[in-house]
Amino acid sequence: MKIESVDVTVFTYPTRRVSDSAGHSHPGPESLAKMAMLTITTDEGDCGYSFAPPEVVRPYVVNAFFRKVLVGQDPFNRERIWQDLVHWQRGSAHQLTERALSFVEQALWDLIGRKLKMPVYKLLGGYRDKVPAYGSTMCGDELEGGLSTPDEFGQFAEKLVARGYKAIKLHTWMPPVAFAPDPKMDVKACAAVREAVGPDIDLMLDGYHWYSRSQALYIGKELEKLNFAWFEEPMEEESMASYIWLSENLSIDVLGPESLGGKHHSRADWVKAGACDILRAGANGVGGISPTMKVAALAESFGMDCEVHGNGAASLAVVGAIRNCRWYERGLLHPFLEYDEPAAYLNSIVDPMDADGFVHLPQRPGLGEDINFEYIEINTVS
Ligand SMILES: O=C(O)[C@H](O)[C@@H](O)[C@@H](O)C(=O)NO
Ligand SMILES: [Mg+2]
Repeated sequence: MKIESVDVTVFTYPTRRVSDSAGHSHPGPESLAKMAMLTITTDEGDCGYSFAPPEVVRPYVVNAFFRKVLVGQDPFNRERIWQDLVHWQRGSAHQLTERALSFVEQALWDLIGRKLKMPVYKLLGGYRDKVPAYGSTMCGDELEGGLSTPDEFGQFAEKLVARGYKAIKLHTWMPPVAFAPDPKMDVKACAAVREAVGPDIDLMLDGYHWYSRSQALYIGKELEKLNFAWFEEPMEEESMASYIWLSENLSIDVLGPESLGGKHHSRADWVKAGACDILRAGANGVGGISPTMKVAALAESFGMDCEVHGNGAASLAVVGAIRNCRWYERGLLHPFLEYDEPAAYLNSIVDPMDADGFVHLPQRPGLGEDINFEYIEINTVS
């Protein structure tokens, strides 16, 4: 079997998620957005799919890298294809991004799973068929009744617990919010949530990513008093020395790196240097499902957890495949948005959660996305 083509279909769909000037998503008026569906097809007619922002898998990336490396290859030679693409990254002038690499690798995994009529999480290891989820909030905002005050975070947290979540992660306020960044406001939101949900719900903070060491230390010490489970990305992750210092000065678990490049290589350095207590990796951030599994194995070798970054089919497949990840990150959530409502191009969401806070792994072959191909065809724009 050989890969015959790699194609991208761009289509429109309605959304009520808007991005702010820092790239963080918030609720907003309904608008028409564009999504790309990446399709890998073999000479036997098998297909694998993934969804990506159109600019990430734009024609230049598909022609200069994806087609050049994949066409003519056996799709089961996934690791060899991935390694070949990684070698192209160095000379790509940063045009072949980790996210682009991730999306084509996810489509390969989807193709393999569909061919074998197996869910990808079982091909990866099949550790469990359901995983506990934490509710991961959107970043704070200035929307009345949204996430604009500590009390509104507390009220939303109560609703999340009533929905079944046994853990909640706050993303607090960041610029362009007028008063952000504000360590004291972050702590007030965390205190309001702890007050609202009581002592038995795990709580985590993922706040402004560029605090100073002293600001991060202040917040971390306050989180210890509130018995938070982990403290995430409070400083620039390019400064591993800052995280070594913070981890040495806090008892709360420091988790990372999330947004740092370097795949499993940089994460090995963080472990060796003692820069974190819990490792982090997500398919989109480290170039795919396979490198995320490599980070999870690295963490396990050092007796550490690897908390997988982000929601979606690829993250869920990894969380279902491994033991050393406590939670599936379900989000991002907001009082004004209904997370359980599928996007127009999907018939159902990939991560339904029961009343006890468990997400059940999809049993459909491949990554498990329930794709509405008819909707995509009708709304295709290129
Ligand atoms: O920083 C962001 O863009 C968001 O916070 C996003 O990465 C979110 O998924 C996150 O940080 N999760 O941990
Ligand atoms: Mg994060």
